[in-house]
Amino acid sequence: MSAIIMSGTQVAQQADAEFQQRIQHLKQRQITPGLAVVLIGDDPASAIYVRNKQRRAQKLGINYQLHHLAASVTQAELLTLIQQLNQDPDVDGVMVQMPVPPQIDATTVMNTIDPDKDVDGFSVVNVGRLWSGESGNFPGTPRGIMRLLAAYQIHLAGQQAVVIGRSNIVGKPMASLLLRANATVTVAHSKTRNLAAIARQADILIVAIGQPEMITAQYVKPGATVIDVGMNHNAQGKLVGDVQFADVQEIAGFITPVPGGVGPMTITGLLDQVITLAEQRAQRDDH
Ligand SMILES: Nc1nc(=O)c2c([nH]1)NC[C@@H]1CN(c3ccc(C(=O)N[C@@H](CCC(=O)O)C(=O)O)cc3)C=[N+]21
Repeated sequence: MSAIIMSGTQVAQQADAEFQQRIQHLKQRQITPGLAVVLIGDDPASAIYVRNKQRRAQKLGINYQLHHLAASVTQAELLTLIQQLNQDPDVDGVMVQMPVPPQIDATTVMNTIDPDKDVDGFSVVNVGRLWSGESGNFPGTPRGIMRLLAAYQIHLAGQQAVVIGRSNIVGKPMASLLLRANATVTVAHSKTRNLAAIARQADILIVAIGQPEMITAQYVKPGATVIDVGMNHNAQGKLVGDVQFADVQEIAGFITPVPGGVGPMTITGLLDQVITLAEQRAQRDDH
């Protein structure tokens, strides 16, 4: 038996059709969703992600601004730009592409973005909102994964979910959203003992560890849903995930490919968040 492949590419396309309608409604009310992306330096991976975001955003008619700064930019210059974007009424969402160069303190940057424009949901205010069950801006990757799970009608309430990885941008917010959906959530990481045995308990296994093809069939319960957040280049320069796809797809019930799985859904999560912020602006304009 082999797994059903969860196509992020396809689900992202369906989401874009929904987004188009929401944007059309906004434009009837003279509002265009605005997204400002700040890219620092010339990291080639960041350039690819930013280009993908730009292509999708512009196709939907989102007002997309790219602020490409030199790798030598000072923290003060960056904070000044963020404050300008915070004040700009046409900008609904602001994000600074990670990673940032060493002279920049990422935490200060994330907490300088107005929490209600922080589309990435990386600021402490939005992290607090996420874990306390309030509404707010939440990170694109876990949001996109929740949409992908819903599209394939993966049942979450009462199910065992295991998240491998505890980063602030994927593992922790993923655990929180799964918990909010009433899953029973375990967060495992590089120091976890008996990782394979814990992973094998998962009905839903989310892998975000940054280790190329580490997760083999022995980590997976037959029939489980396996979500691969990894993006690594192997020795041959090929893009691979954290999951050994060929092996695991023999045993899993559902599995995401890399590329074409979580990557496009990350952008979907981000665009959904920007459009939601523009809808909130439209509501404020009504009052
Ligand atoms: N402030 C901030 N917010 C982010 O959301 C953020 C970030 N920084 N830094 C880096 C990560 C990574 N990320 C991806 C976006 C798109 C793809 C994507 O489009 N992937 C495609 C193609 C990948 C390729 O061809 O290399 C796919 O998986 O099919 C992947 C990864 C956003 N991130």
